[in-house]
Amino acid sequence: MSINVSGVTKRFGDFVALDDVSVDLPTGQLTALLGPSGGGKSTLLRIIAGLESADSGTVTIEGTEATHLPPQKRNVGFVFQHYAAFKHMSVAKNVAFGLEIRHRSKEEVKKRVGDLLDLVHLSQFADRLPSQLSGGQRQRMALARALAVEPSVLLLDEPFGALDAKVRKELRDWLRRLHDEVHVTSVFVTHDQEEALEVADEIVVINDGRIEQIGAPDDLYDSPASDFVMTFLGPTTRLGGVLVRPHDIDVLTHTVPGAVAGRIERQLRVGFEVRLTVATEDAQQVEVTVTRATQRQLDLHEGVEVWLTPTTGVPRAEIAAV
Ligand SMILES: Nc1ncnc2c1ncn2[C@@H]1O[C@H](COP(=O)(O)OP(=O)(O)OP(=O)(O)O)[C@@H](O)[C@H]1O
Repeated sequence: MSINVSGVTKRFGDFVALDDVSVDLPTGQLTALLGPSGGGKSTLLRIIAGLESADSGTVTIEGTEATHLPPQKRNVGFVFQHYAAFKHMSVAKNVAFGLEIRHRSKEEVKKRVGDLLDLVHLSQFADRLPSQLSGGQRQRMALARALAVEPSVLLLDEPFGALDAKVRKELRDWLRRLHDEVHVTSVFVTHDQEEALEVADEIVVINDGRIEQIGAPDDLYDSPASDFVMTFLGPTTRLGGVLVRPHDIDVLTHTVPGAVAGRIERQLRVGFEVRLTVATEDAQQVEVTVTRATQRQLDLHEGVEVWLTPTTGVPRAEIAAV
């Protein structure tokens, strides 16, 4: 195990930010810490980094007991949402910084910086100042700088959080590819479930200072351990007594045993899908997502009577009676 966190508790005054958290992160893996705002993701990352100390519990990095080691002795690289670059230094100098303060030879620094700038596709910007880069390019520079000193662990706190949706998406793909190339054990914090599902090998879902579930993206999506995980990983809707995903509902134009009858109240086309709001006989509004092909085939539109059943074998959670 590259990173082992065992029984970590962290309080800020009376507030418990992390409550007896234990997690093992294998070497070479890209792990997402995912959860809602205030759940404790950054606190856990900062404890792994040594930027915050735990009240109890231990952190081991690559077999070394690191609980009381300062950040600079942990051999970790960081990338934050707002990257503090040296403004007066070129991109190449920024990347070289960590190597130069470690007194590496000029040739070694030159070669390594060249390789890293190639890796993050910034070679043509080596002589620019950070202010002359776009937000996405600046985060790539931050990654190159963090990787320069060959950390055993790379920690990223919402690295793409400040960027617009399109650039975020590009950088996600890029981070995944970069990780496939360099295989450094990486942990990144995100509150964006799509980002976690798309990029991570494994996701740790954190809420209210506790781990809700740990698993591969598909496992979490297909077999959520709780209503919380199910709801957090994607939209859900209430159909009869169960919680299901809107695209996991079969829409029929005739009744079958167990189906819930309703009438389409509203339909909204969003790109390739059609979102239906169905008012059911038990006075619920059920959100259903169908493809345009299904909509056309069944001639679904406002006012049409339909019958709904959860698709066989899809994740669902029973809703407790109140
Ligand atoms: N230095 C601090 N002093 C007091 N409370 C803190 C401190 N740092 C964090 N907290 C509290 O601990 C809780 C967890 O914070 P943390 O930053 O870990 O959450 P998060 O899951 O990363 O959320 P976000 O996505 O909003 O960054 C929050 O309620 C926060 O207000």
